[in-house]
Amino acid sequence: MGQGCFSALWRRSTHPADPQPDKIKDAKIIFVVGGPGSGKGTQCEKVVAKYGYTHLSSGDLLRAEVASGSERGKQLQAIMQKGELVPLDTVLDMIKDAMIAKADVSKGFLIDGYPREVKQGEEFEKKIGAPALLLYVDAKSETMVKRLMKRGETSGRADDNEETIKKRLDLYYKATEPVITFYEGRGIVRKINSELAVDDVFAEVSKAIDGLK
Ligand SMILES: Nc1ccn([C@@H]2O[C@H](COP(=O)(O)OP(=O)(O)OP(=O)(O)O)[C@@H](O)[C@H]2O)c(=O)n1
Ligand SMILES: Nc1nc2c(ncn2[C@@H]2O[C@H](COP(=O)(O)OP(=O)(O)O)[C@@H](O)[C@H]2O)c(=O)[nH]1
Ligand SMILES: [Mg+2]
Repeated sequence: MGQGCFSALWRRSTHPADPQPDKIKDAKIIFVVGGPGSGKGTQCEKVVAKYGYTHLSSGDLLRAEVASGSERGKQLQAIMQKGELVPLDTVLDMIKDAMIAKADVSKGFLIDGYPREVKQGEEFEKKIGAPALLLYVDAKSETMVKRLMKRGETSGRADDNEETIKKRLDLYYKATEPVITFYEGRGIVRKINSELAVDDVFAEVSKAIDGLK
């Protein structure tokens, strides 16, 4: 028995009132991976409207914690403002709690902006389950920078500025692209050309999701 199984049993026996992760064991999971500003959030919204999936953006979950003004939120804000990755367990616990909360009503989950590094994917699979599909939302770095600078005019996001964008891109190429290679080995990656108009990108996304059944 692996350590993950043991800790699940341990949780069950010591915290009987906890919501159980069993509820999400058989859920359909889609990882949505791509650089900052590639259009992940835009496409996820359209998937929610068409397919009734639940959209969980790891960045949005973290920003909600920051907005709450909690002590933990303040620590997260400092990390995110620098374009660095927050500790793995923090993000994973947030995603897991959000999945459990929606398990009864969800047709499936879009996990947007996660995993950011191979280790995050491995831990997700240990604690939650395996993805059925990885949507790789691909745009050129010039395109991403342009979109983020534009988004920064209205987003109010502390990390949508030139200096942090550069750091986020560097980290994406260094830490996140290997995630795509990792899952390519399993044959679940669908590469989506996100240089097109939003609806044309969505046509590609739809094809990938329709191919799941
Ligand atoms: N799994 C994750 C997701 C997000 N973050 C932190 O949250 C910030 C913002 O995340 P996100 O909204 O996903 O940002 P990007 O993908 O860079 O941008 P976008 O909203 O454009 O997708 C990241 O830079 C990082 O500091 C993290 O550490 N780990
Ligand atoms: N032209 C064009 N712009 C897009 C497309 N997708 C997203 N955008 C814009 O690019 C910016 C970043 O998109 P967002 O969905 O927030 O990307 P994310 O960072 O990957 O979640 C937003 O301002 C979008 O309006 C697309 O397919 N084409
Ligand atoms: Mg986003």
